[in-house]
Amino acid sequence: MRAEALLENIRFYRATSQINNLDIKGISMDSRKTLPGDIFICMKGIKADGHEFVADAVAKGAVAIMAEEPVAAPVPVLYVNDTSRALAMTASAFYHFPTEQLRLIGITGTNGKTTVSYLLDELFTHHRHTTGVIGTIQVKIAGKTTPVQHTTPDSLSLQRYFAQMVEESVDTCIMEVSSHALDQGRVFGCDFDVAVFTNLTRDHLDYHENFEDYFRAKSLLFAQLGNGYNRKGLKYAIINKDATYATRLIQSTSQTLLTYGIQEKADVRALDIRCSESGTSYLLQSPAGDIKVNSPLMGMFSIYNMLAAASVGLLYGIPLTTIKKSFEHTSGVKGRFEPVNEGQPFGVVVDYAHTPDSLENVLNTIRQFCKGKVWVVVGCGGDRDRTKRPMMAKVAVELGDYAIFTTDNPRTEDPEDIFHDMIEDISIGYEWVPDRKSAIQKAIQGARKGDMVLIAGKGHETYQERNGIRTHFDDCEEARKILRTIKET
Ligand SMILES: CC(=O)N[C@H]1[C@@H](OP(=O)(O)OP(=O)(O)OC[C@H]2O[C@@H](n3ccc(=O)[nH]c3=O)[C@H](O)[C@@H]2O)O[C@H](CO)[C@@H](O)[C@@H]1O[C@H](C)C(=O)N[C@@H](C)C(=O)N[C@H](CCC(=O)O)C(=O)O
Ligand SMILES: Nc1ncnc2c1ncn2[C@@H]1O[C@H](COP(=O)(O)OP(=O)(O)OP(=O)(O)O)[C@@H](O)[C@H]1O
Ligand SMILES: N[C@H](CCC[C@H](N)C(=O)O)C(=O)O
Ligand SMILES: [Mg+2]
Repeated sequence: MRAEALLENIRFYRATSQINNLDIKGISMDSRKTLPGDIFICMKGIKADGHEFVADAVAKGAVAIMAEEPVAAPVPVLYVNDTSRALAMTASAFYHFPTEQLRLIGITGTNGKTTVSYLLDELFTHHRHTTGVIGTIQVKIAGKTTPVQHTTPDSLSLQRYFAQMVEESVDTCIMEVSSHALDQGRVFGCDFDVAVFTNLTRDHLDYHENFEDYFRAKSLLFAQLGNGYNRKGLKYAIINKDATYATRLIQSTSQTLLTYGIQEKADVRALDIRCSESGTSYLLQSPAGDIKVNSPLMGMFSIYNMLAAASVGLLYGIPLTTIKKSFEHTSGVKGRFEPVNEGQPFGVVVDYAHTPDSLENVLNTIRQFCKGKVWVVVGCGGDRDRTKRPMMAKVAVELGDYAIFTTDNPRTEDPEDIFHDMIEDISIGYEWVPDRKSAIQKAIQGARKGDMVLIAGKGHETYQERNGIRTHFDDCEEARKILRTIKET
């Protein structure tokens, strides 16, 4: 691609030499992966600074450099004020602005992003759309899946996925937008049509300076929507009115607004709520009319997720009857309140709760119908927010009858240190079984008729990560194996 075309949306830059006829074959943000003909864009990271790898990139064949700090290079250098944003815009141009050809729905918030994405995936599919999904579990393009490392990929990979979606005739892309991604400008080149805010509770205070900064990052998604509309039509902000910070977000949002909620008076609301061990039922009240929903999804938090998905569906004219049908026949999301059943006389549930709020929600849900004891197997991830560790442990001990603390993904931390952070505010009601398999075994072997075992924190994950090495580990698989051995003996 000619350099001018690539730089179409970056109006202000200073080039060290003439670039008009320069042919750029690709974009690289990592000198280790640079190919001949690439433009290398220097990104300032947390561990490293891309500006230090210019020589490496040139040695690999980079024909131009984009930087925000002075660098020495034998090829043209383009100086911009912010390489993250410039990378996002360049990547979008390189792939011919794919999000202009997609209906793009971005979901942000501490909890519920993945769940709402898959509810929307099912809903739009029922309504005969071809969908794409980008998020924590995988990237899914017209039914074909690709594994991922991040909830929201870097801007270069992201634009490539969008381009694949356009190629596969996807019309609706649903994506999770993490606060890291917003803060690092990974989604800057995206033309969102709808932004959804699920909630804001404790997480990621290792990365964000404080809660205010975490909120600021989340609110960028709404700032980026712009106000009014473009050629794709109206832009919408969908906000959970019951969530902390909802009022501030509503006040600072200039797009057309649709709110949902249960406690507060919202546009899309659930009334006459009933939660049982077989799911939830409620009256879905909306500007398009009211309809009764009986869903297999468990707990109040699932109703919030359905309200978010219903709100998006309604914006695009999906009939209430289709929304009802979709929620009533949902297959649920992998690792989210996923039952493991081998005919045992007690319940086993695997859930991705890895924040204090999600653990509290899931345990409150279990408490509502469990007639026996509630066993909780949980740990906290390493190299992540330490402030949530004692909070999660406290929730486990207070809402469970017996907590077995274990290893999650220790990453580069010592599991014993993580455990000590967890038990900071508690002294009884738990046991420490560092090996996750043994912890699951202990809970399952201890459970009696009518009890419930919650295995929390890892949900769909199929690995445990220690010091950069991932080994296979799957909570559902382990629980199933143990249940089968019990059955045979
Ligand atoms: C905190 C964070 O987000 N870090 C991300 C960030 O890493 P970094 O800033 O440390 O990058 P770096 O390693 O310092 O490198 C800086 C630049 O130099 C380049 N470089 C580096 C070395 C070299 O030899 N040559 C070279 O060119 C790198 O390619 C990069 O462009 O940029 C990297 C490249 O894109 C990411 O892989 C990395 O994600 C790390 C692995 C990560 O764990 N991120 C998590 C926390 C995250 O983003 N999570 C959110 C979801 C959380 C949630 O929803 O709960 C997510 O969206 O997944
Ligand atoms: N609306 C909600 N409110 C609070 N907790 C929720 C909600 N939805 C799901 N949860 C809980 O949070 C866990 C994670 O849900 P989900 O994966 O949908 O969230 P996420 O926002 O995508 O998380 P992540 O940031 O890790 O990608 C679930 O397993 C459940 O325990
Ligand atoms: N997206 C989250 C997932 C946490 C899941 C938990 N199992 C852990 O590893 O801490 C993060 O990267 O912080
Ligand atoms: Mg997610």
